[in-house]
Amino acid sequence: MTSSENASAWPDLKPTALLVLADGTVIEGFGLGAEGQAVGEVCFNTAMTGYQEILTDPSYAGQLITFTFPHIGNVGTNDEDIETVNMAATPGARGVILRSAITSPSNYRAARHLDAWLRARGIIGISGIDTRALTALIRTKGMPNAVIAHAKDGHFDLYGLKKEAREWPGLEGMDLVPMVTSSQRYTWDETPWEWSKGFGRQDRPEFNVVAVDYGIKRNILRLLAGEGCKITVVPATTSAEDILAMKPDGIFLSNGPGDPAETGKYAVPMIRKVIESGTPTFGICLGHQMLGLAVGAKTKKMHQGHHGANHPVRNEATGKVEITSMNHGFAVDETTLPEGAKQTHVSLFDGSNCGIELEGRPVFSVQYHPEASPGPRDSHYLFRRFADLMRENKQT
Ligand SMILES: NC(=O)CC[C@H](N)C(=O)O
Repeated sequence: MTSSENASAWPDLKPTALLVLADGTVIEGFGLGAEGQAVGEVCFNTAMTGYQEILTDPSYAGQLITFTFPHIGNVGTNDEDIETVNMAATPGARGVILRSAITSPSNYRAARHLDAWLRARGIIGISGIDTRALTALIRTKGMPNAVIAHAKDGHFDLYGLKKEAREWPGLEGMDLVPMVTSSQRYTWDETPWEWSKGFGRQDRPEFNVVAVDYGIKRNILRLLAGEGCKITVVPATTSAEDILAMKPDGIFLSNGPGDPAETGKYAVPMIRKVIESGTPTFGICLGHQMLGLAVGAKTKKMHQGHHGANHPVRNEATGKVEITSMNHGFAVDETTLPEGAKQTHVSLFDGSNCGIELEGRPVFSVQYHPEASPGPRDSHYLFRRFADLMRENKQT
């Protein structure tokens, strides 16, 4: 892929944005969203819907997303499809890379054009990119570090941009949780959205759950509330002693950005004590990876990662294939799972680990995002399973 190939499709238009890869490749395009520059790891996401949820998922901090689906922005944006809890302050993806310019939004829920919404959130975007070629490059070479620069006047410091892309240290070894975790405790009782009713409230909670916030998403909290939980969300560095002193019926370990081995330095000692206490525990994504580390397994960086809404995962207990939403660039190395940590789910794309359960303990986790998985709410059984474990544990 060369910049001339790309620019040749629009010979009369001056490029207003650049995508500069760490190997020095420069790809010209047209800026959208905020002006300025953003550095991060480029991953491709294959989801056909949900761009607003994806862009506001705190797990994407430190990443630039290229969507393989060409129609991004066509349903606009609204205030309901945001996943960060602190809507204004918490970063999600740093940048977005699109094939086509954003068309006028056409949807009854559209409140704002995606371009204006990106600008308001400080997200830098580039369109006019051959996203198929970029995806093919990621599939062969892995996820590159890169800078997206957007300047309306078309002036760029190419030397500086190449240097920044080359020198960015990369996600491996990076703890990004401090950027996204809540600094304070708060409670949550909003339940999932229902047709003609909107969001509800959990006013008769059966369980008290402590959710550790490594970059938690609203829809996870809603599904927990929908299963009868009153949730207290606590900052990522909260100690096991403080958590257990709250006498929770269950503990939830959230998704989040960055390298699990790095965040695990403070999270893993806490998770070990929580497991020892016998309290039912459920982890998603980063929470799953750190649970793996806590039982002695290792995590590894993936070549191209899994990012999309159509990832097939086999449930080892039933043999059924679940279609799941995923966004991860690290994985638990299944060959390092110790005895007593059973592999419950496996990716059908590459055989990587997608779920574990601890034998004899009410503890389980999954690599994918059940709250965002498509289809007839396939993966929501995991939230019910957590509720069942808490109910059983309360009775004994
Ligand atoms: N969605 C997540 O929680 C991502 C976990 C981790 N940051 C990864 O990229 O693998």
